[in-house]
Amino acid sequence: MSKVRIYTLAKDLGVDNHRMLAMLDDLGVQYKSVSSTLEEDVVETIKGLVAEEQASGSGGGSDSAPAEQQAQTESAAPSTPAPVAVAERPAPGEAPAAPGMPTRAPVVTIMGHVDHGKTSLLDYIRKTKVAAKEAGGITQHVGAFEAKTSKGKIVFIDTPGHEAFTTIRARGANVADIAIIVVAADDSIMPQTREAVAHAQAANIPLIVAINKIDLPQADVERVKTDLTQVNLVPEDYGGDTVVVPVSAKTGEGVEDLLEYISLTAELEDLRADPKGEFAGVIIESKVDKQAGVLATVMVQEGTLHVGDFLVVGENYGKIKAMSGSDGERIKEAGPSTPVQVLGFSENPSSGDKVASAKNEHAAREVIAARVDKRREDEEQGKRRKMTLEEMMGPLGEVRTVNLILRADTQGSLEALQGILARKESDDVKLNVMLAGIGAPTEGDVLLASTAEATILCFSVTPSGSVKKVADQKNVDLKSFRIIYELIDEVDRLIKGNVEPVFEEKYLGRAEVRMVISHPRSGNIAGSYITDGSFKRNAKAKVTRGKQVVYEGTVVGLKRFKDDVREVQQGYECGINLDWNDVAVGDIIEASEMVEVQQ
Ligand SMILES: Nc1nc2c(ncn2[C@@H]2O[C@H](COP(=O)(O)OP(=O)(O)OP(=O)(O)O)[C@@H](O)[C@H]2O)c(=O)[nH]1
Repeated sequence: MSKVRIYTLAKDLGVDNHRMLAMLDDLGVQYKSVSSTLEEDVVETIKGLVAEEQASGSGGGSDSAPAEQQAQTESAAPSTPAPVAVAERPAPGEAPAAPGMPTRAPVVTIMGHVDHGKTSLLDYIRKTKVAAKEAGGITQHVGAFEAKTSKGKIVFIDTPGHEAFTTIRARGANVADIAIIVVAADDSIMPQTREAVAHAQAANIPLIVAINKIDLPQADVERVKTDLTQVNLVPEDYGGDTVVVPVSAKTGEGVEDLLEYISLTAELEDLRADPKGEFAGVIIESKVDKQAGVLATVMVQEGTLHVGDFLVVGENYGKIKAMSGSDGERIKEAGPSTPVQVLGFSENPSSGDKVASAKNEHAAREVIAARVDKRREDEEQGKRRKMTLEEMMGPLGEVRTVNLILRADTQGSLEALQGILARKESDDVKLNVMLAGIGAPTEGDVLLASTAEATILCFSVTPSGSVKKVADQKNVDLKSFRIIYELIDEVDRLIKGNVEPVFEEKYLGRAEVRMVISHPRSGNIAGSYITDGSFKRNAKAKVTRGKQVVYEGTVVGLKRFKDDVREVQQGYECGINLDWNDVAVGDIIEASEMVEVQQ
């Protein structure tokens, strides 16, 4: 008998996957995930245990989540009273699921390198898994669609790519539960594959790798699996815990397996939401239709949405005049994990905006008034308040993580940088390189940095003007370096506590102007005698005439006889060239420099 996968055994025995994993834990069997394989003797032991349980009539039977999920999502949402107030709830996944709450369908996003087949895969699933529309229904792009599989409903976000995904996250909403990373079997890991993996990891959601285009003669699935280890994704058959599914978006091969793995992952994630709870949702996308007005796609995350409900988004509200499912059919209500197109907003909301509901117009206006007050108060406080040390450094005694995104011109420089950074970690500070990519930083990097409070450090690559602008708008630190040690100094500063370096002025020396020499190119040079300390080129200079300071500037040049020098000590004569032409005999020049204060 060959080895058996855990979920296959669970299915054959009619046992829930969670229950199966608990049994394996009790037996002390090691496994990576529900798709790990089991030895024959373990399979026999489990079969014996299940038979005993069934004979004694104790639990362990199937309480199949997908069936429950199907029931919950396919039947019309339960009739609930209209939501009574607005409360900003944590997004699903942020709060622990209450036991007994119904399961909900997973929301999946597809990311990967350009042309690796994200859109084709979505198209294939849409074509084969979206139930035929009723007469009159119009299929249209609304930003998400529901696929019906033998394991229950799966919701796909229809706009592929990590930028779309992180744009939503950057607004504080988590909408996807699982990420599919598409890698073309003929191309393997590419720059945007790395980015996509970094984005999924930053969101802390499980990812499944779909190796696409396996129908091509040049497809090399094994090479992709080996290359995945470069991004720290070790496939299960290489001893890791990354689920990898070979597929073809062209022939459909493997797509059924992919859907099955999505359902399995969802089951293990134990995704739950209360259709009777307070409504919470997120805007997936919105557009203005010339005739209908604003059409917004809302993903219901908690509670149930009804036609006639008042919705509040940011500082705007609207009343739902009509609602349709992702297949274009008119619906009256929608429960958790349902994407719905809503007509009734007066302003165009943005992707990622959180949506709440209110029982009537008056309540909606009150909520908005409270939000406006809160925003003003925050703005005021932001102006007044200075960060405490604890806010900058994190609670004392805890390991602090410094999130970094590295961008460099070559793989060699990236590796050199990572090597140096690895040696900088200490017991108190962990350096987390979320993404190390070749080439200039992208807007996607800035979004990722803004959601993860990361600093983007560039070595020998220059960000474009538009990327710099987005970084400014989002308050993301984006710094470029040409000298590796300057970049390392910046990392040292971040390790010390994310504080900007503090400089203080240090006195260097004093000189007396004894003659003024006119120079054809440099202008008037102060022939001086250093009475105290020393003078350095590029030092700050303060010129005093009598009791009055007549000029403050820089020592742009220093000469001893005809030679340019860097420094002149006390007791010597020299020519001091200032960035000022009006120096006079008798003036006293004081030199100083800015030095970084060690904090
Ligand atoms: N042979 C083969 N071709 C595929 C497969 N999947 C996608 N393609 C082709 O690969 C090309 C790119 O596919 P897309 O689906 O547009 O790729 P994408 O990742 O969505 O690309 P962007 O949207 O540009 O990022 C198209 O010409 C597809 O027809 C596949 O499984 N097999």
